[in-house]
Amino acid sequence: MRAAEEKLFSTGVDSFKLMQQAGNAVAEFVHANWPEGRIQVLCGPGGNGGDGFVAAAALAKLWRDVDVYCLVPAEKLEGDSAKAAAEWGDEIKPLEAALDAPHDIVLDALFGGGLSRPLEGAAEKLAARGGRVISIDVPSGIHGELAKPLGACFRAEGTITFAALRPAHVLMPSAAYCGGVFVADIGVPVQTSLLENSPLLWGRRLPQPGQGSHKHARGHLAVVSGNIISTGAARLAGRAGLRAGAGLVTMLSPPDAIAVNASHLTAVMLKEVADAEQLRAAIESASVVILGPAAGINTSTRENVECLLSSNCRAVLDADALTVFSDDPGAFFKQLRPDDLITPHIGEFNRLFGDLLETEPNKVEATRKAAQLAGCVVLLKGPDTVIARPDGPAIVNTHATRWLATAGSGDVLAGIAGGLIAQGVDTFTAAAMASWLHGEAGRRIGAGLIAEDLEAELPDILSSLHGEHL
Ligand SMILES: NC(=O)C1=CN([C@@H]2O[C@H](COP(=O)(O)OP(=O)(O)OC[C@H]3O[C@@H](n4cnc5c(N)ncnc54)[C@H](OP(=O)(O)O)[C@@H]3O)[C@@H](O)[C@H]2O)[C@@H](O)CC1
Ligand SMILES: Nc1ncnc2c1ncn2[C@@H]1O[C@H](COP(=O)(O)OP(=O)(O)O)[C@@H](O)[C@H]1O
Ligand SMILES: [K+]
Repeated sequence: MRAAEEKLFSTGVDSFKLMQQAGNAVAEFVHANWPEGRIQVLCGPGGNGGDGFVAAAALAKLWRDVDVYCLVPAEKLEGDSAKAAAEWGDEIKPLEAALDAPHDIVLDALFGGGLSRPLEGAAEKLAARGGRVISIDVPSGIHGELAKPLGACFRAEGTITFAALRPAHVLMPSAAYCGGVFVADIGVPVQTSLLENSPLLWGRRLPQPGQGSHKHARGHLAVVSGNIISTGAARLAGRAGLRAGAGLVTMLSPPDAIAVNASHLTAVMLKEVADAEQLRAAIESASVVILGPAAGINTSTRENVECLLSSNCRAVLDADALTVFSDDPGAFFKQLRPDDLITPHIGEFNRLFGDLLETEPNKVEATRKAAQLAGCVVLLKGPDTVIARPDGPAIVNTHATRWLATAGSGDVLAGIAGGLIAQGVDTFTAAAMASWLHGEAGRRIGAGLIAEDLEAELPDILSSLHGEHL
């Protein structure tokens, strides 16, 4: 957002006008969603405070009961913020006075994108006070780019930001402090490459069979099974792939696990595959292959991945298929193609990409960089799942639940993604669809969730999405 603003200012756009638009949008947001109560507006020394003064003036015009406090004396304010304080034109009390003053709602306009150090003094005490807070841009105390609090931090019921979402609004831990986030258009022509996952992004592209369709027209997904004692993960993925709509799913099983798989599979077909050579022949009729869940960290998994990446099938690689390349990620990256998907959790991510999560400012940037390095779509799992394409666009999925933190849940996610890719959905979109569907399934189940439960939620979820978009 900063870059877009700077570009705009250099072409002569009036920055005070932008602040007025921002402050007025804040007043509308507050009045519409918190229509009653006495409002304490806490202003900082910079642009965030400026938005606060404009909002206070606009709220007063709406007959709202408003008290304004500022971290610095009004005469110390400069530039647009000084003009905004003049627009308020009424009493500005010192920030400390807010601590004991009667109020119902707090409008937090202390710091936004310019926070440079932890809150201290009255600001720190106000952050710790709690209560009903609405924040402008980000809750004060959150570092916008690092997407985390620097120390004490306001916890908002709602946050209004401008032009586009930023990582702090969707990544953990900062997202948990933002409450509901509203993005106001203030005329800054932002071409954002960060989106929050929602069916609004892809609902109309969710695949469904036409009236005259048949199973072969709905895509063929293959899943590679682990050995005799590690077959469950691949079955979770395979069944989820069928639920997601793939017309055919074939389990490719090592000889020692054939009997186990055969005794557990019904609609999913089964084929014996002893080595990479046989894998090549077995995946000829498939359009996408899932490889990695409980595959084993051994040379045979590595050979299978290399075989898959030299075939015409798209690859969804998870778990062991990633870990087998820990000693030489570069060799792996050379083989990956833009339409392949890798789905690491943080541990697997670190094994492939080293300290990117520490060196990049936040998880979105780290995942973007990873996608660029790997040359494929990367889905980094967690409470906030980030999906990035090698050319930059990123989607963050916050639609999930902590009950998904259970063994095998990631295998189901890979299965849903594979099932969607098999039906012709592009990999990046399929990854976004899959993480939302997976999150929704988890939310519907909640406490007591085990990975086996997830796929059974999909028919209802998919039906309601199709119903909405028919
Ligand atoms: N640009 C535009 O036109 C638009 C911008 N918009 C709005 O402007 C906001 C960005 O404004 P901004 O850049 O002035 O930063 P902001 O967060 O207000 O504060 C920086 C000031 O705080 C100070 N400071 C920092 N940390 C501190 C601490 N812990 N304790 C004490 N002081 C501390 C810091 O001092 P310094 O670090 O320099 O010592 C500096 O003086 C943005 O979030 C949005 O709300 C909208 O109106 C849309 C149009
Ligand atoms: N606290 C959490 N909140 C929301 N989703 C979570 C949380 N913890 C894990 N998940 C999700 O659960 C899945 C776990 O996947 P993974 O770690 O690969 O498990 P497994 O390897 O056992 O299948 C991922 O999709 C992840 O995003
Ligand atoms: K703020």
